[in-house]
Amino acid sequence: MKVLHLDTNHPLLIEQFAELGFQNDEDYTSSKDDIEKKIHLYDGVIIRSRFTIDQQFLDKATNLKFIGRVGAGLENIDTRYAKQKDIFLASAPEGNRNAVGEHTLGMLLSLMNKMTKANREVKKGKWDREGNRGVELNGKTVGIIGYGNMGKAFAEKLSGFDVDIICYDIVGGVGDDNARQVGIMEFKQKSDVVSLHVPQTEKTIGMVNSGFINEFHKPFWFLNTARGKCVITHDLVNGLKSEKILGAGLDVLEYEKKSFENMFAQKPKAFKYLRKAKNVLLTPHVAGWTTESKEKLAQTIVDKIKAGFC
Ligand SMILES: NC(=O)c1ccc[n+]([C@@H]2O[C@H](COP(=O)([O-])OP(=O)(O)OC[C@H]3O[C@@H](n4cnc5c(N)ncnc54)[C@H](O)[C@@H]3O)[C@@H](O)[C@H]2O)c1
Ligand SMILES: O=C(O)[C@H](O)COP(=O)(O)O
Repeated sequence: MKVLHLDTNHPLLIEQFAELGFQNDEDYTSSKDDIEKKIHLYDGVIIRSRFTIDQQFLDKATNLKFIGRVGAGLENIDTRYAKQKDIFLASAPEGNRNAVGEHTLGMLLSLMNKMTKANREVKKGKWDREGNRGVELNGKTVGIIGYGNMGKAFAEKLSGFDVDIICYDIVGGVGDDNARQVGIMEFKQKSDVVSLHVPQTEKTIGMVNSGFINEFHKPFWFLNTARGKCVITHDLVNGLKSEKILGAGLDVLEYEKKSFENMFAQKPKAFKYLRKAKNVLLTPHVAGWTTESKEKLAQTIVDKIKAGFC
């Protein structure tokens, strides 16, 4: 049995696959075309979010029996077509849910307490206590959109705070002891904080737009650790300018990696605003990217493939 690794992961993944009797091949640089030329030789493929597994790829993967997605999001995989072809698919939200929960909470507390702004000022020699007066999370209503693995992980981290947690999800009956599921009207009426945890789908692309933002009854703090394309950056910036959005913590952006570098170089207006705004906190898609999650993600994939496939 041969498995092709298309992204680097914790070494335990390759070690444990070898112990299971797999031949491990690694290819982190070839083009998609070149990978497609040789994928018929493999029984399994291991990817992260970089590589796209679409219909064309799956048609060429004539011997493929499993896909290991070392991460949570399945946006880069045609899951329906893989299922049709009876290919076993393992993903690993269990591996990075805690990291995402902690990162999201960290961003929120940091924004509410103006920590990055204050840090920048103090290091420049400015001592401004009044300009850095914070706002407490205590007593606020935190709204979570998409109450799956990541949304629940964030709610768990919040459970020690005296906050009301509500969630909105397209699927009914997802509420639990930590968060009460509400309809979108109540969600927009009550939320002081809005945290996005939906996958990127046809329905969620651009879901955070001007109409959506303006329908909230109160100004709110906004967090996105889901996918950048779920937010229209230009509309988010308008929300920040009008102070409908009090601050934004963004781990994901509409443009990432190569296109992010282009955007950075060209400095389009909306992104320029995000870079300068003192109430905007940006991280480079690392919410689920911790030392611990690297290991847990790899272990989860080995365990699932062992249980479901070997
Ligand atoms: N920044 C990071 O490092 C990082 C890490 C892990 C996951 N993610 C992102 O988070 C996403 C969610 O991960 P998850 O494991 O929680 O997924 P999940 O499938 O467990 O949960 C997603 C939830 O969103 C709901 N949903 C889908 N469409 C919706 C819509 N239009 N409106 C409201 N709710 C909707 C689903 O019903 C589900 O309950 C991933 O797809 C990925 O994009 C990012
Ligand atoms: O979906 C995920 O698990 C995260 O977005 C991380 O994905 P990546 O590390 O594969 O880019």
